[in-house]
Amino acid sequence: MFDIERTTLTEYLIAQRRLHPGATGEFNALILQVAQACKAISRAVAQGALAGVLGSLDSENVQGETQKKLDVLADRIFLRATHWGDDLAGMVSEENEAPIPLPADGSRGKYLLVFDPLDGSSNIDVNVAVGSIFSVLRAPTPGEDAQPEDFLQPGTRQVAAGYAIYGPSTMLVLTVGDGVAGFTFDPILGEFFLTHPEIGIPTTTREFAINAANSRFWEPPVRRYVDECLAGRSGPRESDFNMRWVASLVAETHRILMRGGVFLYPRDRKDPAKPGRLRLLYECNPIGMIVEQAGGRASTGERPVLDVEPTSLHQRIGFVFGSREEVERIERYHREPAPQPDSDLPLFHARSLFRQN
Ligand SMILES: O=P(O)(O)OC[C@H]1O[C@](O)(COP(=O)(O)O)[C@@H](O)[C@@H]1O
Ligand SMILES: [Mg+2]
Ligand SMILES: [Mg+2]
Repeated sequence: MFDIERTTLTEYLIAQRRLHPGATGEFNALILQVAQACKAISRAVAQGALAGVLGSLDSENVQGETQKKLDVLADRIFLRATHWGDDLAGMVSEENEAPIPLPADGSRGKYLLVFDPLDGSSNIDVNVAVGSIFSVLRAPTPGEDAQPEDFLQPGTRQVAAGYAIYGPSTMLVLTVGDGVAGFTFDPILGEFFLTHPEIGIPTTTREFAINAANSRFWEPPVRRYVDECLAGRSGPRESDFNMRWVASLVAETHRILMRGGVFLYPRDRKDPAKPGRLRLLYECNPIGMIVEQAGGRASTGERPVLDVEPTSLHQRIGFVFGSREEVERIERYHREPAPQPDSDLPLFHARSLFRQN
C-alpha cells in the first residue's frame, strides 16, 4: 500500500543536516549521487540476461580476480554518478589499482569516496543477492586532488558508510554516525523510502556464517568457536546453532542486521600473502561502521577493525562481526591459550568434522 507520508532519503538527509548547523549540503549531495548510482546498478542487476550484463570479461582487477561484466559496469556507474560533483577530492574503488582521477577541469571538494561497486560478484550469474558498499572519509587537504595515502585512514574516521542490497527488493542501508537507517527502493517512483528507521542487531544469536571449505586453514581459536557451535546442545554451548553462507558480504550483513548472527571470514593459513579475504577500506570498514552503529561489534578477530591503521589501498584483513556477545567470545578465544588435544571439546575428537590433521 502506497503511503504518502513516508520519508524519502532526501528528506532524511535534510533532517540529519539540521543537526549540523555548519553543513553546506555537499555531503547530502554526495550521498544522493551514490544513491543514484545504486538505483542504476539495481536496474542493471534486475534486468540480468535481458540487458546482456551477466557473465565474465577477459580482464582481471588489481586483486588478480576475473572481472564480471557487472563489476565493470557498476564501477563505471559509480564513477559517472559521482565524479562531476564538487563535493569530492578523490575516489578509490575495488576495481582500480590507484585512486580514480577526477575530471581535470572540475572543482575539488572535502570528501573522499571509497567503494566496492559490486559485492558478491560470484552470485551474479546464479541470480542471488549482490550489493554495493561505500565509505565516506574527510579529505586531509580539501579542495585539492587527494593522494593515495590520504585514503589510509582508520575506520573510526569515517563520516558515513552504507550499502545497497540488490535482492528481492533493493534497499539502501546508511549510517551518518547516528544509528543505522534502511530505505527500500520503489522502482516505479524511482525513490528510496525510509522503511527501517532504527536498525539494531540483537546482542545474542544462535546463527553463524563461515566458509567451511577453508576449515583446514583456520587458526585454533576459529576452529574452537565453530566446533563448539557445531556440537550444539550436547557441547559446551549447550545450544543448537544454525549455519548460513551466501558468499555475498552485503547479504550476510543484511541478514545479521535484520535478525542477528555472527559472520567470520577470519585470517587463515590459506595464502600467506593474503591475511584474510575481505578488503579493509571498502568492505570491512564501512560494514564495520554500520555494525557498530547498530549496536553490534566488528573485529579483526582480535581487536576492533575500525581501529586498524591501513597500510595500502587494497589491504586484506580477517573480519568477524555481528551480535556483540559472539564477537566478544571469538576475541576472547584469540586471547586464551588453545585447548589441549585431549580436551573434552568435540573439535579434537577423532571423528570431528573439523579435526586437526
Ligand atoms: O567465495 P568465498 O570464499 O566464499 O568469498 C565470499 C566473499 O567474497 C566476496 O564476494 C568478495 O567481494 P567481491 O565480490 O566484491 O570481490 C564477499 O562478498 C564474500 O563475503
Ligand atoms: Mg566485495
Ligand atoms: Mg566487488
